[in-house]
Amino acid sequence: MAVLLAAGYYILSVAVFILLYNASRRRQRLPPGPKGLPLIGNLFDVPNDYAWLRYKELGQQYGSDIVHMQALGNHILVLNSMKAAVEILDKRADISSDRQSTMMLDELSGLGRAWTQLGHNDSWRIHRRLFHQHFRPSAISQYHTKQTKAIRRMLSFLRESPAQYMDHIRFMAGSMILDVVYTLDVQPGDYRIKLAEMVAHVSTEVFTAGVWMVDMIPMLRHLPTWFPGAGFKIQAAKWKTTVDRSYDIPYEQFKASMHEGGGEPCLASALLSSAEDVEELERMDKVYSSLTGTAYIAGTDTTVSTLASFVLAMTIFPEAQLAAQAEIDRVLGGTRLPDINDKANLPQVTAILYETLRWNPVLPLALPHRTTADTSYDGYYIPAGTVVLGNSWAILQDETLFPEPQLFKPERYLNGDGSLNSSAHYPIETFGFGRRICPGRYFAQDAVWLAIAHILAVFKIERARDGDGKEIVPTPEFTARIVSMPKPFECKFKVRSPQAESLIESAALGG
Ligand code: HEM
Repeated sequence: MAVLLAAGYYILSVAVFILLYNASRRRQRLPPGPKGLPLIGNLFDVPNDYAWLRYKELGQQYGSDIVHMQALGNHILVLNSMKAAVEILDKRADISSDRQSTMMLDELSGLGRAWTQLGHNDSWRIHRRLFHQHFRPSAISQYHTKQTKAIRRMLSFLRESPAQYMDHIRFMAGSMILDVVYTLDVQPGDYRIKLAEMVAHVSTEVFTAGVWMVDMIPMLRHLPTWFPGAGFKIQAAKWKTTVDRSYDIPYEQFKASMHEGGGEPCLASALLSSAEDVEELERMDKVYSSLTGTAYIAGTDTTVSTLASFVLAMTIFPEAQLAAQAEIDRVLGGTRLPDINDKANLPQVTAILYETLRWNPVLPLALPHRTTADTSYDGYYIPAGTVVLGNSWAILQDETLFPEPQLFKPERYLNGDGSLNSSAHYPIETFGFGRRICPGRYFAQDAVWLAIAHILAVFKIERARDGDGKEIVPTPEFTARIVSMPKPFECKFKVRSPQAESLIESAALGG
């Protein structure tokens, strides 16, 4: 009886605390948003699927470019305009660059090994600084040879089995990063590629489940695995094993090869050889393994999804493809494959890259930031601890910035004479915001540019035909959760000419 009374008293105190807390907050003018229920707030209003669309609608409904919700005492703020994103995430980056830590994501599933999850603290600064040293604009030219090699190998795969184009793009992106990070020359089906794909699957599973009970009541992590309802612990332990293997196996293999006198130039060798002595090496081991493993995890799916959007756009909007191919033929004369030095002479390809980044941002809500101090915007109060979502999708679909935003129009980025229009708004929001903006973006842009230029130089991407021979125009449909990938669609990769055929042949022979 005494236990029951104590429990009742405890629940009552928590309820009173939350009510008082909510009442005190109500006195502050919070940004507009749906009215929540007592105690749980907007728990049932927080959208899971296509959240970026719903948040834009809510903004329109409340006539505001920012939308606020509160779930179980946690504040969530969505920024639907470039103005709000610049104001809060760029100009006030000193207080809006933290991350929200959660039990399932950061601890139980092992995904917290990615330094993307670190709070805005000294450990994050060390990771970011080291990563930047190897991926800043002046450093990435060292990767062009490896990027080009992976892309040229993909051309033969695309010619041999065009219907499996997504597998080839996926293998290209994965093998490119494994080569850049650990100098691994992998073949399709390599278990290290598989491991990384499994980690992408783990992230999807963790996010697709929505809110985990253990994130609301962290004490649940102490439940024994046999306890009813503790099945999440068994699942999380399996995920953690996969995540740990994906970080540890290639990294430990690389370290072993270095001891044996190998260890060719790559990110891992640059990091490991920068340590001054054995002590520093030991101290920095976790940092190096997070930097190498995270490069793989953060860089593969994002590149794959961007290229899938490019293929989808080429299938739906053939004019953009024709214009770029005319330019490529004029510059290369059909006698060689493109390389990164052709960039300045191929503005149409660059415009297709920009429009791809804009048309379907891979992470439509970037990654959540978190505020570390109270602030305000347009007279609205934003408390410390608010999770801030920059709605990249809403910004890049803003018709005042990009007329007819749902159409794929590379000419937005071009002048009348075909040169790049430097005053057009570059879709930087695809790479996120403020201090947390993607540090792999220069590398990623060159990889995607090279892939687009190569594919368009030798292939025509055509629409598939139905049983009556009529062209099938795919509907642009994208997956609904954190990484927005085009849903499977049909298209055809046709080699453009006999010259293109021999360019693919000679690329396969390393030419
Ligand atoms: C087209 C490809 C890519 C896109 C669209 C993309 C997009 C993003 C976005 C939206 C964020 C979150 C930014 C924020 O929190 O505001 C991010 C973070 C990050 N990206 Fe990328 N990314 C791409 C490729 C890459 C590549 C190739 C790498 C590594 C080589 C990489 C490494 C990272 C890392 C380490 C972070 C975390 C930064 C931090 O938390 O400080 N990304 N990326």
